[in-house]
Amino acid sequence: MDVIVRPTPSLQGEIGALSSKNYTTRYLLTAALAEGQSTIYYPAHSEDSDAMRRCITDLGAVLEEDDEKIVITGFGSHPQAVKELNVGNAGAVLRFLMGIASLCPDVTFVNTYPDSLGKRPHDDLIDALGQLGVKVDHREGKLPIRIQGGQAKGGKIQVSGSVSSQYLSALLFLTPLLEEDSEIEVLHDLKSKVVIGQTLEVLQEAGIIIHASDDYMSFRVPGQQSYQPRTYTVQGDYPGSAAVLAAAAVTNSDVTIHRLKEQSKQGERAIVDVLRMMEVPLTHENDTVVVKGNGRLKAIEFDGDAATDAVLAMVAAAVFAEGTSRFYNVENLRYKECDRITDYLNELSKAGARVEERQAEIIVHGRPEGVEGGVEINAHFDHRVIMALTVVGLRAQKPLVIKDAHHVAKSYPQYFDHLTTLGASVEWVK
Ligand SMILES: O=C(O)C1=C[C@@H](OP(=O)(O)O)[C@@H](O)[C@H](O)C1
Ligand SMILES: C=C(OP(=O)(O)O)C(=O)O
Repeated sequence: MDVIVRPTPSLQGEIGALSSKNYTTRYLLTAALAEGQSTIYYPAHSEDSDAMRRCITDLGAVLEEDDEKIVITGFGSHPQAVKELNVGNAGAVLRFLMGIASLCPDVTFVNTYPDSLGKRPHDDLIDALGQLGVKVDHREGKLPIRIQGGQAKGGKIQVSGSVSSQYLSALLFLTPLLEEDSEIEVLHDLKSKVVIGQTLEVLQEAGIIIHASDDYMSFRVPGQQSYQPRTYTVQGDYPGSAAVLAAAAVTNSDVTIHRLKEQSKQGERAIVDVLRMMEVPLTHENDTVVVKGNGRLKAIEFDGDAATDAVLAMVAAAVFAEGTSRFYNVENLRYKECDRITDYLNELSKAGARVEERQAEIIVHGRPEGVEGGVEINAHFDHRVIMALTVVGLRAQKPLVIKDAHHVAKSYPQYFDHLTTLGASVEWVK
């Protein structure tokens, strides 16, 4: 399914933020790893969160869901033997479950998105699991991946953090369940470090003890712990909301988004500060962000690693700013659903934006006068490319057609409905 995005000068109205993807995947997992019943209020509904629902069910958890909550009876530290798991296109779900699969005799993660997740690397996690004695068969570090576990005991593990924080999160979910204590040392850099704060927060809520160094580069994890059944409430999602906020920033707007916690550990809440630095009129009080955009923005420089999943939305706003913006320290955007530097900038250029790439940087020469539009955009299987190009389309001179825009459902199935509620001219076409 494609979407036509037509020029829309103004946006107005109120929406509730979608539920956080990262907290939903984590709570589903910790509930499954607990013995007994956990309840999660307001879990996200999207392809990625559904992938976690499907896989924990296959591993033996029992799920009952209504409009408000999901009640999960977990399998504790004994997932049932399953031959295959299908994580769809969800990177975090795959990596977290590769860790948990170490408790299973023989599981194969199948490759259902060869052109997206099928191209992403998992070598650093495969190497770390190997140090625990887990046998992993793979295709040069990529899917399909077969894990023959059962023998991991804990001990010393080294893992690189230079490509993704998800490998470290996977080890933090697994090691508390092992017989012996573990010491995890992170090698090189740790990218998306703020996300580890979300993992540790959820583990603590689940009753798990982890001793972390202040810089998150080393961890001591006591073994033989058990996840406790809990009641969790999922907060609103900043990465998805970042695109709506960027849309409000580039138009004449009066847009309110509720359910965005000011004290959240989501790094992407930086979208609010970034738009403020760009001189977009906004307030953030009582978990509510109100943007009263006038279409005028100033260029900025920003360390994108602090807000990985909001960078594309920030770049889309910068396309219309006065001056040159620079988003640096973003190399790991290359290892996402697509290469979010080369592929994304190609699509932005087609739409008329003036952008330049470096290995780890995105440079945007702003065009306050607007961009031409009038072209077809390749979504590259990437929900965040789809959301960000929509922002650009709203302020283009001619409509943009975003091909295969249904992939937005990876994290934010109601994105175009929310934009329509705010008055955007967007239309699904076959
Ligand atoms: O742990 C998580 O839930 C995630 C970590 C981040 O990935 P990286 O650590 O690979 O940057 C983020 O981009 C992804 O959307 C979700
Ligand atoms: C990169 C993302 O997700 P994942 O790594 O979980 O596929 C994302 O949601 O932008």
